Amino acid sequence: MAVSFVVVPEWQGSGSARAMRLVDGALAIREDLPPGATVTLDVPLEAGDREGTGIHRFSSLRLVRERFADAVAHLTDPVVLVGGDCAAEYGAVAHAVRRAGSAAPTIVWFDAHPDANGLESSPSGDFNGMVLRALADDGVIDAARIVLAGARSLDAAEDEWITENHVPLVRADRLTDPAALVAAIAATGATSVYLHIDVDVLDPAELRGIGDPEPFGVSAETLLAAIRAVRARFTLAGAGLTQYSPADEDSISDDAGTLLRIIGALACGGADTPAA
Ligand SMILES: NC(=[NH2+])NCCC[C@H](N)C(=O)O
Repeated sequence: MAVSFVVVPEWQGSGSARAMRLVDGALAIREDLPPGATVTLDVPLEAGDREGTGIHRFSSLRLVRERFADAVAHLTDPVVLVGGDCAAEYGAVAHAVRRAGSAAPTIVWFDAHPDANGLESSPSGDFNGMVLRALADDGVIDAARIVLAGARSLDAAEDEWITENHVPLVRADRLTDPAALVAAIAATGATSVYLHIDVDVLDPAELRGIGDPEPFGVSAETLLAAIRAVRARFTLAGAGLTQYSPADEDSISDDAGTLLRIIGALACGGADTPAA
């Protein structure tokens, strides 16, 4: 099955000191994508303001969401978002859900963080720590169709929300057994998946350009095997690769192979590919 890549060099969802590097990260990944299947969104560079929402830089996030919806409206293949920050997933997941119609996909969130803070509980006010919760609270997705994979940095309110909503969490050490993840997804009753990959699901030793590194993450091999196992079993509704934040050109060349393999695992093969 073919996919369309949409590059969204957004940083405004992140309050990290290295947030602007997310723009460089998205543009670096774009270098390896097929130009004919890739669209790059025009993202404002300025921070923007809260527009009374309490969310930092919300005006820019809103603008990107609107532009994203316009850019993907005519696309028929599943969209692979290349971020930018995790906040860009709001538009990408919304599009995948709309495209899937009545067969709602399960959202598989490969990320060191669950991004499940509400506005009141967010320690940062940055939307990249709220995006998954916002999708559920806004009714775009059902919390019963979320599986967290590799999360290991949870705020207290996120922990509560996960428990209250019975959101399954497959921890990093369990991801070495892809069958455990496949079983957790199958238990949600879905036949298709949206795969969100924040590069910080990886162990910091695996990639140089991780902006919010968290120890005890998964190896690249484990992540690739998990993605392939999920792709082999479920149809791809859409995917996102986010938060790549390279410090310099050297780290981009060191990281390129790993990123390309992740892109390949997301985009190629899978349950939806007819056997040759
Ligand atoms: N996708 C990320 N890098 N998220 C970081 C989130 C950090 C923290 N939990 C917050 O809500 O602000």
